[in-house]
Order: sequence, then C-alpha cells, then structure tokens
Amino acid sequence: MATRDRAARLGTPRLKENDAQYGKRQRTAGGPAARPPLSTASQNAPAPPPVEAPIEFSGREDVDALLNEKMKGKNKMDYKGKSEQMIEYIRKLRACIKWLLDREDANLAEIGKLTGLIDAAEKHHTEIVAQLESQIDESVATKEELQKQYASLEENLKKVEAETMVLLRSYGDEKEARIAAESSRNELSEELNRVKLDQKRLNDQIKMLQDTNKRLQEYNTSLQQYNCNLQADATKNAETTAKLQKEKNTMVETMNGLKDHANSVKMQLDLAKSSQGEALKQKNDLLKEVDTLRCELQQVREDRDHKSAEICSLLSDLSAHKELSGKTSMEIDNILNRCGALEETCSTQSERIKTLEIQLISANEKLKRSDLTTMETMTEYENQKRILEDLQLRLTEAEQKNVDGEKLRKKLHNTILELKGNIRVFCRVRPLLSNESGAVSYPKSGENIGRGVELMHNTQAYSFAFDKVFDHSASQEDVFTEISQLVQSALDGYKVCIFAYGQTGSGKTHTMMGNPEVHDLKGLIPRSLEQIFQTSQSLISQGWKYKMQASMLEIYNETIRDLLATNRTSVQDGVVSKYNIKHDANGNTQVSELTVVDVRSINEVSSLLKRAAQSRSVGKTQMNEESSRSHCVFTLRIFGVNEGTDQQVQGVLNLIDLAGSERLNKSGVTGDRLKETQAINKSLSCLADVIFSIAKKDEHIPFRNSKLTYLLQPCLGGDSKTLMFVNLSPESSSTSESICSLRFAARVNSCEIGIPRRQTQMRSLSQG
Ligand SMILES: Nc1ncnc2c1ncn2[C@@H]1O[C@H](COP(=O)(O)OP(=O)(O)OP(=O)(O)O)[C@@H](O)[C@H]1O
Repeated sequence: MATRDRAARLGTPRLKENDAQYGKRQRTAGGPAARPPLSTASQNAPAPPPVEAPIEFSGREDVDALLNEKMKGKNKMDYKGKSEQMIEYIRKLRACIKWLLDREDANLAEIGKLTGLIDAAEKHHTEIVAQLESQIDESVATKEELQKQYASLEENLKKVEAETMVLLRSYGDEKEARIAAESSRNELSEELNRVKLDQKRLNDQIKMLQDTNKRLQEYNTSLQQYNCNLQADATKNAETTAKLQKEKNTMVETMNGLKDHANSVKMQLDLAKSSQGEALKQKNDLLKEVDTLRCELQQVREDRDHKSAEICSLLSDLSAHKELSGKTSMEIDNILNRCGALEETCSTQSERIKTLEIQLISANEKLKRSDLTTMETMTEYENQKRILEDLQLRLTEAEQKNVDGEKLRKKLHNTILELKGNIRVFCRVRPLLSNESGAVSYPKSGENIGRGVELMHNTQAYSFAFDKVFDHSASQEDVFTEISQLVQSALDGYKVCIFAYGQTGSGKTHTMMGNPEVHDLKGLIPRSLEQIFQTSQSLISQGWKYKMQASMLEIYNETIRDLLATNRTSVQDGVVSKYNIKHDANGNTQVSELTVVDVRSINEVSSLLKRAAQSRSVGKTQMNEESSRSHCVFTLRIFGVNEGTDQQVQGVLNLIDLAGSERLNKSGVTGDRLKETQAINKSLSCLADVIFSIAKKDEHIPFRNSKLTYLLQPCLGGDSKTLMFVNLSPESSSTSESICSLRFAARVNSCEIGIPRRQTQMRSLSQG
C-alpha cells in the first residue's frame, strides 16, 4: 500500500511536473540567458524591468569580484533594495555565465586549434625524425659496412704482409741456405780438386815407386847373378886351390924344386885371397845394400799400402762428396725451384697488395665521402634537432597553455556546476537479452539526441531527458569518460557522490562495479580508483601528497555490515549497535568500528574490492538470479597536502550501488524476501524524501529516516557534487517499472540541492 502511495507520488501525476522540469532543463542547456530567474519575487514584480546596461567582463578579476560581491541593503529590513540587488546580481551572474561559456567555447576552440597544430607539428616532427633516423641509419649502416670492409681489407693486408714477411724471411733463409750450400759446394769442389791433385800426385808416386821397385828388383836380380857368378868363381877358385894344392904338392915336391914357383904361386894365392876378401866385402856390402833396399822396398810397400788405403778413403770420401754434392745439387735445384715459386708468389702477392692498396685507397675515398655525407647528415640532423627543440619548446608552451586552459576549464566547469547547484542525472539502458523484446527508443533528431529516452506503455509515449543518456551500445569506458571530471573533483577537495538507481537486473552493479578483472568490463568504481591513483601520482611533481582511506559497507534490512571486516563472524552476526553513524562539524562522516583501510596503490584497492565482493550478501528473487538485495557503499577519503603552498584538501568519493527498486507485486516475494524488499523500498523512498525536501528548502530534512540517507547526509546536504545513474531494463515487461524509475530520476534532476563547496584550507590554520 505504502509502495503504491509512493509510486503515485513519484509516478503518473508527476508527468506534467516532469515535462515542466524537462522544459526547464532544455532552457538551462540553451544558456544562462534562457534560464528563468531563480527568484520568484522578480517574476511577481509589477514594475517593468529597467533597461539593462550590458555587462562586460574583461577577465577573472571581474568574475572573482562578482563572486565576492555581497548583498547589502540600506538596513536590515530593506528587502526591496536587497531583492533589487539580488536581481542585479543574478543578471550579472547570467552575463558572467554567458561570458564564461563563451570563454570556454573560445578556449575549447583554441585548445582544438592548438591540439591540431601540436598534432601537425608532432606528425611533421615524427616524419622528419623518421627520415633523419632512416638517413642516419643508412649512413651508419654504410659507414659500418665500409668500416667492416676497411677492417677486413686491413686484416687481409696485415695477413698478406705477414705472409709476405714469412715468405721473405723464408726466402732469406733459403737464400742463406743456398749461399751456404753454394759455398760448401765450392769448398767441396776445391777439396775434390785438391783430392784429385793428391790422387794424381800419389798415382805419380806409386808409379815412381813401382818403377823404383822394378829397378830394385832388376838390381837384385843382377846382384843375385853377380853372387852366383862369385860363388861359381869361388868354386872355381876352390878347384883351382885344390889343383894348386895338388900342383903345390907336386910342386912342393917339386917345391923344392919349384920353390920359386911356389912363392910365385903363393903370391898368386895371396893375391887371389885378397881379391876373394874384397869380393866377400863387396858381397857383404851388396847384401847390406840389398837389406837396405829390402827395407826401403818394405817401406815403399808400406807407404804404398798406406797411400792405397788413403787413396781408398779419399776415393770413398770422394764418392761421399760426390753423393753429397749430388744431394746438395738436388737440394739446390729444389731450393731454386722453391725460390722460383716463392718469387712467383711474391710477385702475385705484390700484385694482390697493389690491388688491395688500390681497393684501400678507393675504400678510404668512399669512407671520406661517407664521412662527408655523415657530416652533412649530422649538420642536417643538428638543424632538424634545433627545429625539433624549437617545436618541442613550442609544444611545451602549447602544453602549458593547454594545462592552463584545462585548469581554467576545470575551474569554469566547477563554477558552472556550483552555479547550477542541482543533482545531475545520467540514464543508462542495458542491452536486451536474447529472449527479450525492447520497448525503449531514443530521439533521432532535435535537441535531445544523446540526452533523451522514449518508452511506449499502453499505447502512450513517455519521453524523458537527462544530462546524458547512454544507450545499450555504450561501453564501460564511454560511461566513465563522462564522469571522470566529477571523480577528479574528489582529488580537488570536493565531496562526490555517485549512485546507481534502478530496478533489479537493470545494470546497476554492472555500471558501478562491472567485472574489475576484465579491462573492458571494469565499472565506475575500479576505473575511478585507477584514475585517482594515476592523477595523484602525476600531481606529486606539483608538490601534492595524498593519503587515501577506503571503507566499504552494505546496508541490508537497515543493518550496516562491514564488507572489509576480516573477522567473518562479526560480519555475519551483523551486530546493529556496533556501527553508529556520526557526522562532525566539518561534515565528515564516521561509522564506529567500521574497517577503514589505508590504500597506497590500485592493487591494494583491487584486493579490497575482491574481499568486499565475497562478503556481499546476495539474495535470490524471481527477477534476477544473483540480485543484490542491499545498498553497497564504497567510500574513499582523500587527504591532500601541497608541500609547496601548504594548501590542504579533503575530498570524499562515495560510489553507491543501490538495491533493486522493483515494486513488491512484480518481484512476487514473501516472507524474509518481502521484509527485505520493504526495507529496500523504504530506504529508497527515504532517499527521494530527502532529495525533494532539500529541493523544497524544507526546514527539516529527514536524513535520519534511513541508514542510507543518514550515512550520505554530508553528500546530499548541498555542498557535494552528486550524480545519479538511473539504470533501465529495456524489455517491454519492465516498462512500467522503468517509467517509475525515470519519473523519480527526472524529479531528482530538477532539484537544486545547493552549491558544491571545495574543502580546502591552509596547513598552518588547520594545525593552529
Ligand atoms: N550495459 C550492459 N552491458 C552488458 N551487460 C549488462 C549491462 N548492464 C547489465 N548487464 C548484464 O545484465 C545483468 C544484470 O545486471 P546487474 O547485476 O548489474 O543488475 P543490477 O541492477 O545490479 O541488479 P540487482 O539490483 O539485482 O543488483 C548482468 O548479467 C549484467 O552483466
């Protein structure tokens, strides 16, 4: 019954209101001039509006001056004066917004132009660098090749020189050996000649000795003959003596008679005796002479033998010498042959050396030419480098301009958001499943392209427009790109709150968490954390140091559960009194005993997300097999200090996956699940009550009516940047549920809940 009441409150009767708000949104998008004045007093004023003088803005100072302008009446009760000032102030603000939008457009155009220039310069630069690099590579390759050739030629030359040296040395050795052999041959020839002369002399001597021997033999024969003759004479003389004796006897007989005769005969005997003595003497002398001659002969024979032996040895020496000289001549011939071959090799090597030298000269010339080309290329490279440096300088300047432009754009974005002051709403429609038929379409023309969504229900068409509508084809990255600036604000010290609202199975969890493990399926939570960590890293160079603390809880049946608690029993026990929500004066929220983890890297956050996903309670309904029946709140607190400027910022990023918003009759649940759905509906209805109450500027905002609204009080209370995703299921059976969600979203979108404020202060102040 209560749900029907709420549906009636948020549903059909509000269609007109929504259309009115839709018209208001269109006018807002058309520029500040089209936006109706905020104060109703000005609409009701009877007097015609005074002729307005055009307001000019020349720069930031004018905007700052306008922003710092204070409303002052003549006195406390001078409401008219104050309201006129207010009207004037609003007029100036409109002019300022227009001026800021113009400037933003101009800046965007300038950024576009600069980006184009940078792109062209980068392209040109890349082309030149590529050309130069290829030229340098070519010349380096040529140089290397020539150097290699040069080195190989030098090596060859060295080898050839070494070979030539070896050959020359061996040639010298051979020459020396040849000279030595020739001198030894000459010596041997001389010795041979000498030996031949000796031989000749010895032959002459032998011949002479043989002659002497022959003569001595003849002399010996003649002496033997003479001796025989003497012996024959001696025999004859003995016969004569005997005859004479006989005759003596005869004579003795006749001696007496023949004494004279005897004496004369005696005298003849003595004479014969002395001639015999002489002959004996002669014989002895001759014998002695024969002995001497024999000795001499012996001597001559010995000499002859000795000389013969000498001749034999000389002959053997001669034959050895002859052999040696034959060998030596052969060796000499060999050596001469080798000498010839070596001379031939030498001449070939000389020719090769000459060719190599010619090649070397041409290689040197080539090297010189390539050196020259390299020098030219280097000069060209230096020129291009200078151009490049110039371009890089210009690029840096352009980048700096870009950064400045970005800063200004960010500031303007924040200013516009601050001036707008309402909750932004994005709509996302999930793709159809295979067995579903669709009932959602999108405007194909007009202002609402990309912002509008249309539904057919009971032959009636419903159209809605939001800040952005993502159709079924939008990727996780497309969605994140749109909210990345908002996430960035958390680092700048804003409280940021992004929540996903929609019926069960409409894609809330897919949008908020997705699949953190798969790059393309990562949802807003992992992508936001990645961006925050990356940006915080890049801001280190500007003196910023950040500390981040994460917590994650779910609200199930109005009970808080700590999803990061390591003690699982305490999580499942879910002791209600344990987690009390408190807000301090600075609008910071604390949940007692909730696990708050210091995170220093994206990896740490990833593991936390995994831990939380495991802890999350998942129920079953008829609509979605894994429908999450709790609100899941991820909170990242960011504390930033700038060491250079002593500036401190404190931002909060709340990413909330709300429980499914389906109505009871559709989910068809009973028992525990009914209680669950009632609790969900209650907290979502409380969320709507809070938002509308803020929009109506009620004195009492019912934050405490549910745990969710109380927890998010600082983020809903006006000084935060809030974005709501309304997720839709496109199938026709969900149309009525989708229309409810869209009506709620359109109403939220029209609410002005306040101006977001950046939480920033100086360190000394906070410390003091
Ligand atoms: N944009 C999308 N692209 C592809 N698949 C999607 C998309 N949105 C949702 N889905 C798929 O639809 C199914 C339901 O989505 P999801 O669980 O995110 O719904 P939910 O609104 O979170 O449901 P519950 O309220 O029960 O938690 C999932 O299988 C999810 O992967």
